[in-house]
Amino acid sequence: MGSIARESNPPPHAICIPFPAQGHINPMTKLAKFLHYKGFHITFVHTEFNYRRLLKATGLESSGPSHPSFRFETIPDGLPPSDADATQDVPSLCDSTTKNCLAPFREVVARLKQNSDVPPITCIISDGIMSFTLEVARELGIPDVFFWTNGAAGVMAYLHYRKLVEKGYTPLKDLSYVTNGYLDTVIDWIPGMAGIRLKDLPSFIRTTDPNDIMLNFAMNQVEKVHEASALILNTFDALESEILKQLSYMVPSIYTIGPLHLLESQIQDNNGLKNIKSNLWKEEFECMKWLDTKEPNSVIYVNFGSVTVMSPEQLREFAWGLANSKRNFLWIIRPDLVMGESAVLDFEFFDETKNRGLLASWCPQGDVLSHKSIGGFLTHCGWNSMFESICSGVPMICWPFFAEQQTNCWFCSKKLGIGIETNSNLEKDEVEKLVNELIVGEKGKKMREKAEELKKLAEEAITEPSGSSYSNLEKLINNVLLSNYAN
Ligand SMILES: O=c1ccn([C@@H]2O[C@H](COP(=O)(O)OP(=O)(O)O[C@H]3O[C@H](CO)[C@@H](O)[C@H](O)[C@H]3O)[C@@H](O)[C@H]2O)c(=O)[nH]1
Repeated sequence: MGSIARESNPPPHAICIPFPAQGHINPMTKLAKFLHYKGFHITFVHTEFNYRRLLKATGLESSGPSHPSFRFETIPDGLPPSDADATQDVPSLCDSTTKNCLAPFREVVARLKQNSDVPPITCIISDGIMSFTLEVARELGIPDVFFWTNGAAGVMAYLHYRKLVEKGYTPLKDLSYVTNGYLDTVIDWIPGMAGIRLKDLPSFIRTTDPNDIMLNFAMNQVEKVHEASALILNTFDALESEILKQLSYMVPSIYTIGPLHLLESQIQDNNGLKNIKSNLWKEEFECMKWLDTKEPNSVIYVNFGSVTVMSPEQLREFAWGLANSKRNFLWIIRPDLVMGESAVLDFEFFDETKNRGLLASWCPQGDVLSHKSIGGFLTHCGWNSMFESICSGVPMICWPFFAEQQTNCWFCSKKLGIGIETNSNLEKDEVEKLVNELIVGEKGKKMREKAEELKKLAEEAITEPSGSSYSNLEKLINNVLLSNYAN
């Protein structure tokens, strides 16, 4: 795999701007690194809050990551200043980025235009929920490509939010509708998603407030995709073929380019990007050595991503479910995972699980999931986690928290058959049963075989030159990102 040959200098210049949260920054960074590898000059725009955390997590506080053709810029997120080392409140962030980020983004672009040290800007790659960038792209007369960091199922579901409102499914009449069986209603008119129930749709429909920030934010942002030059998804054709086919009737210019994390690993070492990282917490690598000591497929990996929070009671149910399962487990407990207090577990729990349980606060998840000792993943169903698991051939216990994680859970359990659906109030006996079913049960074995097949398809998708994602990336670069380059 090599750089696209260019006849002229200077190189094309892409501005990449993710939504300021871990699950968005990760895939955008991987894409940016790949484009850099292909010869692009990259300006990567973080919020000030996240950039500070990134430098702290990577130990680069004093120097910053430096690469002459992969540079960082920062903008304020519009929220009150904070030194917290924690995920920001999602509704506040969505509201604030929409209202406050256009002006500072425009200033960054104006500065870049005046800087003779950087090449002229060729294109913008913006998170799909940072659609204010469209205005700047129009002013510059360049393409603005949206990267939605959900799977196709999630995007398809959001694209039907307005219809759900118009048909009166949401807002709910009152909160009893969350528990009275109403959410079991099957919605039979979302293309490619036969059998989906209201409870499988992104969780923001579970509101009684017509002005709910997240309901309106999701509904309004997703429709902006029709104004973008193209839509990028971190998935691959064979995984979501039915939904992607239907999606292509609604959004004509879609480029499926995943799995980006596998593509990133193909980039040769010598392009000097080793300091360009995306983790907002410090990774703890010790767990890899611990995994080396465990039998193949014997460990359940438990991680709830970067946004999920739970009550101390829920934490204890998971803890005792894992302890009572008698299986090996690696459990990542983020410092801000538990609501209102730091995580507290009983002495008896540690006593019961010593030698077979390891706790850490953040790990190199890609490496963990591809370790041969991992037999299953108890996940909150964030798209990155789920996709990384699929691509590593690891079956899942699905405990969705919010957003389109409910849809991902449905897709994984009902469509792919490699996940076990659970309810939100999981108790310890159920956790124990599910862990055993997944790690040593017949069901787990069958799901692992299916997941292995998907892993192979994922690898094929990024194989040069004919893999679907690989060739889509080439097309994306040539037909869209460079469409303004020669002018
Ligand atoms: O110890 C850890 C935990 C997580 N990760 C990485 O962090 C990312 C987490 O992303 P994801 O699994 O998608 O979860 P969230 O952080 O919850 O992601 C948000 O963004 C996703 C992409 O839009 C959505 O699918 C989710 O619903 C939304 O909550 C993944 O790349 C993980 O590999 C690590 O590297 N180490």
